[in-house]
Amino acid sequence: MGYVTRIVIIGGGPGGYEAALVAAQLGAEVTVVDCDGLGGASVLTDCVPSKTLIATAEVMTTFDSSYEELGIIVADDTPPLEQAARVVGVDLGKVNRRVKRLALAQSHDITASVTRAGARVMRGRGRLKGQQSIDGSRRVVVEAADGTSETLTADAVLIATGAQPREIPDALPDGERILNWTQVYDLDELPEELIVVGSGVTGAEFAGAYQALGSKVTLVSSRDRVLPGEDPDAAAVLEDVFRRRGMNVLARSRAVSAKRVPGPFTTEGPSSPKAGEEGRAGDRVEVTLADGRVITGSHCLMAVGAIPNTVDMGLEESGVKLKESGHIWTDKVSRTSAPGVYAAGDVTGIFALASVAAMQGRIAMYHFLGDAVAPLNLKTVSSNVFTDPEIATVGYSQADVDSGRIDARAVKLPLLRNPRAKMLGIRDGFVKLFCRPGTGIVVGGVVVAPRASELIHPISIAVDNNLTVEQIANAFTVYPSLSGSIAEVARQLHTRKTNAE
Ligand SMILES: Cc1cc2nc3c(=O)[nH]c(=O)nc-3n(C[C@H](O)[C@H](O)[C@H](O)COP(=O)(O)OP(=O)(O)OC[C@H]3O[C@@H](n4cnc5c(N)ncnc54)[C@H](O)[C@@H]3O)c2cc1C
Ligand SMILES: NC(=O)c1ccc[n+]([C@@H]2O[C@H](COP(=O)([O-])OP(=O)(O)OC[C@H]3O[C@@H](n4cnc5c(N)ncnc54)[C@H](O)[C@@H]3O)[C@@H](O)[C@H]2O)c1
Repeated sequence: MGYVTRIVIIGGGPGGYEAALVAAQLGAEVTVVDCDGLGGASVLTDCVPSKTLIATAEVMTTFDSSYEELGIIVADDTPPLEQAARVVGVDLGKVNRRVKRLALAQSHDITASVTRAGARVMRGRGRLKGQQSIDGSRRVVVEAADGTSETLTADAVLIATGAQPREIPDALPDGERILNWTQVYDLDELPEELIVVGSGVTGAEFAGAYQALGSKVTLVSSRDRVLPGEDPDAAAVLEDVFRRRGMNVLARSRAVSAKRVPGPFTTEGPSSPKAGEEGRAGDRVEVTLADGRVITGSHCLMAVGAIPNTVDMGLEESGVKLKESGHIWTDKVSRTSAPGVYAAGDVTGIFALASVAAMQGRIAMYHFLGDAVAPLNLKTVSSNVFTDPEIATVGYSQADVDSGRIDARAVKLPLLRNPRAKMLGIRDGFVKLFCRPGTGIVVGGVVVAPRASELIHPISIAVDNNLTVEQIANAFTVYPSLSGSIAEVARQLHTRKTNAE
């Protein structure tokens, strides 16, 4: 029997389990070590649970925002808004039980397929031990929850340990009123008044979702606008929608502390219980901003970013170089600075997406096991912010165009003009395409629309395959359809020689 290559993967999120599937398929002997369960944070606490919660929020928003215009009668004798509030309500306990059930089921499915592929799954905390041995192998120590440990020997190790919520020392989550995004699924009742700290993708998604579910939401944004990393036109649309729906969006407001305080909660101002009112310890939350303002609510969700899981993993002792941020340095084929050690996913800090983590993990295995491999290309990544409307992007961005990083023409077409959008009562959103001036090759795009995550795919195919605006314009679209706007923008770019907007 020939030699079988041994692979140990630490971390069973998309970076880890996708790598395991590929390596097992290529004939390696694979062990995946995870301390929480396969699927990782992506499946158990982050991506899957949040999108499942948002699925309920989406139904609520669709109903709330369009039932009247579309001629749906809720009841006869009360004003429309009151009708909506009464007819459409949410049982958060039930929603969260569904969320957890779905996440666990998906984790089991992934475990089953990884096991079926022939990989060994170990529950425990893994860490690298020492430098590469003389024969080129690496050692990984796995500690189980019961205190037992096992040392594995591998020809290559993949680190895919992900990240965890960043904490602010004076705003530590207590799991009841001050929460991080992994803890919200333990709530049985809808927060009456939720303060979301941080307006990155996580903060914006939860703020939008809880508002749709019925909470009164304040979004604390340390920057000028929500979603500072996204297309500015898209962020402006979303911020406008948030405000119109009654969200209190506080720009340039950095939170310095969040504390539970006694007493009934008020929406603004000093927080001590009023005379005659009974205060109960910890039934309100006070968030203090850097400029001294204090906002109060019933709950607070901290969404101030994530830190990589690189501590106590024997990385530096094993020659794995870390960046200043604590993330693992990797090259475009997922190699770290230590021979025989690869890294994938959020632990590398490259692009915190499940799809990118999976791609980095697969690339690592293709590379080590000698299969054909294309280096990671971030210019074709598509991503989506699951708000209402959704914001989907692919390829080069407006910031790349504005900074001169790429020479591209852009056209933006509001969805308002789209016949299907009119029929559906959709007012907010647009399609934007970027193409090379001479050739018309599509290099990027943004879609702001309900289910933009589905609409971005043709643009993604165009970017990936160097298709031109003519090719997009000439492909049939269904009439009437939202994707008709993608063809329409392409037609405009075909004829226009200068930036239209
Ligand atoms: C709220 C939220 C929503 C998101 N939504 C989306 C989305 O819709 N789409 C999208 O593409 N991305 C989304 N993301 C990002 C996505 O979740 C991450 O990019 C993805 O989880 C990264 O996968 P990973 O494999 O690097 O690690 P993870 O999914 O973080 O998994 C790492 C695993 O390793 C385990 N681990 C850690 N240390 C050790 C150790 N020493 N030994 C053994 N096991 C260990 C962890 O417990 C975990 O199980 C979201 C993120 C957040 C926070
Ligand atoms: N739909 C998706 O694909 C999805 C969803 C959620 C997260 N993610 C990924 O996860 C990564 C992390 O996103 P994130 O939103 O969790 O983190 P982030 O770091 O992108 O955003 C955190 C925000 O909080 C702000 N902030 C920090 N401290 C603050 C304070 N004290 N007061 C007020 N604001 C403060 C920061 O300025 C920043 O804008 C992103 O790269 C994103 O791609 C993806």
